[in-house]
Amino acid sequence: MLSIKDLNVSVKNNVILNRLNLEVKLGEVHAIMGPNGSGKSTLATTLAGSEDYDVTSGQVLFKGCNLLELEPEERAGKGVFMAFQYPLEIPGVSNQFFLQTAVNAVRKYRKQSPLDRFDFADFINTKIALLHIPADLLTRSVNVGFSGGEKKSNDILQMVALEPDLCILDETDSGLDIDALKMVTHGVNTLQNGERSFIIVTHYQRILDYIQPDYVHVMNQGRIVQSGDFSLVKKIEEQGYGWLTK
Ligand SMILES: Nc1ncnc2c1ncn2[C@@H]1O[C@H](COP(=O)(O)OP(=O)(O)OP(=O)(O)O)[C@@H](O)[C@H]1O
Repeated sequence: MLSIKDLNVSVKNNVILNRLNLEVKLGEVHAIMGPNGSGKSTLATTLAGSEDYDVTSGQVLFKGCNLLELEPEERAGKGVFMAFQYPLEIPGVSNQFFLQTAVNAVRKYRKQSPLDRFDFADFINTKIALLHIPADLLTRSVNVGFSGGEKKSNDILQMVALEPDLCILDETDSGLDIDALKMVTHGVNTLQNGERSFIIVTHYQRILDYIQPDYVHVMNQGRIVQSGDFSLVKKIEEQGYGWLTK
């Protein structure tokens, strides 16, 4: 599904990702941990197609395609989704309109007919009910005035509505109370059907208590320095990163 080989990424000539390698197969959940500044968000946003980062060398194949050649919207159309560490506010654009536009853009890539206003309302209301999200978030401008937890919930609503093949969550669990965390993880788990894959960037074990990772990776200085199973999370919680970053 996703194959990253020797990926080098720079910002303003500073090397951030340094020969990073990662293989994610269909249906797998990969957790990515690592100290602050190790490059986790850079990896996530590079996969999503941010123009802030220069890919200087390496290869990223997604479902057999060269992902690096695609524009961000083409990546989304192909099934890549990223939930942001800091979800953006879009004043003046209603959340429902934004979601409908996003869903119909992806449906177009999938050669499905667009949902009209009424069909979309039915569709999104089933997702809202599934996630137990307050319906009034739909009528407000995208993320404007939303609490931190509501912004993250809104990202998960987008993800559940778009039904992507590769879901990348960049510290979606940060700043969530326990009920919001359960909502987020419930949203992720409703999408788990063996047909899509997940990359979960996190600092904490608690999200991984609800979403069982198949693999846990630790990044340091722009590359993966250790991979393992859930026991690696426990070791990090107990011992920190010092033993991996010396
Ligand atoms: N747009 C940018 N301009 C300049 N430097 C950047 C930019 N984006 C990332 N960096 C630098 O790249 C390094 C990695 O940042 P990144 O946000 O990927 O780390 P992270 O592992 O996600 O950190 P954290 O756990 O604190 O969120 C940092 O030193 C950061 O300052």
